[in-house]
Formats: sequence, structure tokens, C-alpha cells
Amino acid sequence: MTISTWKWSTSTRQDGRAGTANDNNDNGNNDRDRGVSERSEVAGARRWVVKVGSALLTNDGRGLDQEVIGSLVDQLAALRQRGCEVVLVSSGAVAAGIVRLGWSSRPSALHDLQAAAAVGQSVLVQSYENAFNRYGIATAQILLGHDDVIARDRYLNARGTLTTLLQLGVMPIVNENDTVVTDEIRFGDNDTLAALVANLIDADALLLLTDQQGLFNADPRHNPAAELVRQCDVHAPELDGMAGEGGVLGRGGMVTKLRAARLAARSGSETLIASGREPDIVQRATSGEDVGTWLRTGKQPQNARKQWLAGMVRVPGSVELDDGAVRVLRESGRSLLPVGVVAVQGNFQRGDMVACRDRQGREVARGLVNYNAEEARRLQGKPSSAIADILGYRGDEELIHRDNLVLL
Ligand SMILES: Nc1ncnc2c1ncn2[C@@H]1O[C@H](COP(=O)(O)OP(=O)(O)O)[C@@H](O)[C@H]1O
Ligand SMILES: N[C@@H](CCC(=O)OP(=O)(O)O)C(=O)O
Repeated sequence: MTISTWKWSTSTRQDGRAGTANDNNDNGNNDRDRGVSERSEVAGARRWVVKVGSALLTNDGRGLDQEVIGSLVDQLAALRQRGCEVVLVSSGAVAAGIVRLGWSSRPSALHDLQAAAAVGQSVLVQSYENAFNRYGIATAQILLGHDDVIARDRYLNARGTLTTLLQLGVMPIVNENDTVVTDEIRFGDNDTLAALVANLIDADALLLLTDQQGLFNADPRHNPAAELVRQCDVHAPELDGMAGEGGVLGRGGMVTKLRAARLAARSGSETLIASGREPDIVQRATSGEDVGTWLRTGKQPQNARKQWLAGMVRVPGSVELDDGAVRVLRESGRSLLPVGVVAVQGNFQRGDMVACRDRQGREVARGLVNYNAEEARRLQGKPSSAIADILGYRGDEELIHRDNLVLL
């Protein structure tokens, strides 16, 4: 095997199934000698999205593997105990539904798959609820579709709900809303969905648990000499030639995991790909142990997120701020409240990107707005305590929350 370039390092697979990430110490030492970080970014991550794939969760296609679920839940509860926040993205609905319906194989027609997903989702969530209940942790089912993470107004709603659940100590369990999606708009694989959730909640890191030890330099199912990539810059072009399609049970294979890692990196999230079959994998991976594949973002999370927000091209309106509001935004990094707004221009919807200008018309910031233009006009110059009286409902107290605001 060609030893890695500075950008990525591999470790030789030792047996028919999977090698260990430490098998080839030379590679690891080479990285250390070159000063490559020893996963401190991963060990320091506090907000995690953990995605569990069908290939891992399902018992060779015969429904859900309750033992795997039980062990995962033990590990996720321990991760929470360590003070981390966790959102779980779990596949498995279709596989569970097929068994519950007594079918012998996976159907191909979309409506059959959707029916199986609807049946299996109950089984899936019930299994998690029972297992998390052992730790007194409540679970919440979140089914997301394309629009929920792409359309700006729904984006804010999904973000608000997920972060509230985290604050409440609940374990959100996310899956694609398979029942209503059409072929054109479905994610299909949950890797993409997990990455979008990582963007949505500003996760520090994404852990993709699957049936392989990580990303190999060729599909280990077909190439027994394949070697594990231990770490690599997520954008390295060499990776594209390595990632292959999924197995019978999973959907996207490593192709979608690599794409997901690149999506997650847009908001600064690190990605780890690891085998959910290895003992204690969640604890080991999340504490920075050298397991699986680490796809590094190489960016400061805050900068990455701001770049991502700033890159949204459609800016259908703007708000003019008084001098006090401009100062607070610039100097204290605070949210924009309606009281600091003196005028509203354009026609925007909740969740749109709007420009924030000073009295001279210079753009000082831009961000995702919590109210539409008509509501913003009614709220301008008013204290947040008056929002409920003015609009007839109690919305967010900020016009633009600081997390959704980029200073220019
Ligand atoms: N380069 C690669 N390294 C590791 N696995 C790969 C690679 N290319 C393709 N694969 C396949 O990807 C599969 C995992 O993806 P997938 O089946 O979609 O699982 P999941 O349901 O966990 O998302 C592995 O079982 C493996 O056969
Ligand atoms: N939403 C589907 C998951 C699709 C799927 O298998 O995704 P993946 O595990 O990423 O290959 C389900 O719950 O069955």
C-alpha cells in the first residue's frame, strides 16, 4: 500500500471483515510527526448528531436488531452523561415494516416502501423509547422532509424544535418522512439527512455508524485488501475514487457518507465514520480515540457557519437600524430586536435572509428573519414584550437571532 500523503493516512485491514484503525502504527506516527492534530476537535465536540444506518440496525434484513439498539442506547445515554447533547438520526423503518407486515423481501414500488416505512417507524421508535426509558430519557420522533430543511421558514421551525428538545433533555430521533416523499424530493439515504440536521443545529460533529469500520480505499466487500482511511481532509479529491455504493440493506453506501461529511463541513461539523458493531464505539469515537475514519473540516465552526449563511444569495428585503442597534450588533454580538429597527423594506417571508443597514444605507449584517415583512413593519421600534399584543401570538423575541446573523 502506498503510504499516505500528508492529507490522508490509511491502516491495513487485517482480517476478512475489518481491521483496526491502529493496525498500522507507522501511518499514525507519520501523521504525528507531521503535526496532524490528534482528534482534539473531535474530543472537544459537545453537540453531536449520531446517525445509525439500516445496514447496522437490521438483522440481515429480518427486522430490527434489538441487541444493537439496546447497546447503542446504553452508549448514547453515557454520551449524554458526559455532558454532550445528542440528536439521533436512525434508519430502519422500512426494514422493520417489512417484517411487521410479514413480507419476505424488500418491495420496489414506492407506495409499498412508504407503507412499510409507516408501519416500521412505530416499531422503531417504540424500541428506542423502551430502551431510553431505562435511563429515564424521554424520546421524541421527528420526521423530516426536504422542505423542512430547505425552506427557510420551516428550517427555523425545525431548528427551534430540535434545540428546545435538547434543552429539555429529550433525545430527538430523526428519520426521513418516508410516507409523503416522492422520488424527486426524497433524500433516500439518511446520511444526507443527518448532515442537514448537523447544519440545522450547528452540531460540532457528526458520527455515522455503519456496518464497516470506516471508509476504506476500496469497497471491502469486494476487495479484501482494502485499507482503512484513518483521517483525511474532507474535501480531498482522492476520496471520491474510494467511496462506493451501499449494500443490500443500506441505501447510499460510502458515496453518500462522503457527500454528507462535505455537507456537514459547511457549518463546521467534523465527521467520523465508524462501525457500530465494535464494542463501546460511541464512547471511543466521541472521546477522540483513533477509531474509524475522521473526515476533517479544517475550518473554525463559527467561520464555516457564517460563510454558509452569508453565501445565501437571495436577499429579498432589508431592515434599517438605529445607531444603538448597529452598535449592539457590532460590539456585543447580540441578536437584533424589533426595538432597534426604524424601517423595513421589501417583501420577505419568515426565514428569508434580510440585509441589516445603518442610517446611511450601509449593510452591516445579514441574517434569517423570524417574522415576515408585514409583521416586521408592525413590530419596528416596539419592545419585544409587546409582540404578543401586536401580532396576536407570542413569537420569537428577536427579529433575527444572533446564531442566524452574520456581521459584514
Ligand atoms: N470505500 C468503502 N469503504 C467502506 N465501505 C464501502 C466503501 N464503498 C462502498 N462501501 C459499502 O458501503 C456500505 C455501507 O453503506 P450502507 O450500506 O449505505 O450502510 P448504512 O445503512 O449504514 O448507511 C458497506 O457495507 C460497504 O459495502
Ligand atoms: N428512511 C429509511 C432509511 C433509508 C436508509 O436505509 O438509509 P441508510 O441507512 O442511510 O442507508 C428507513 O428508515 O428505512
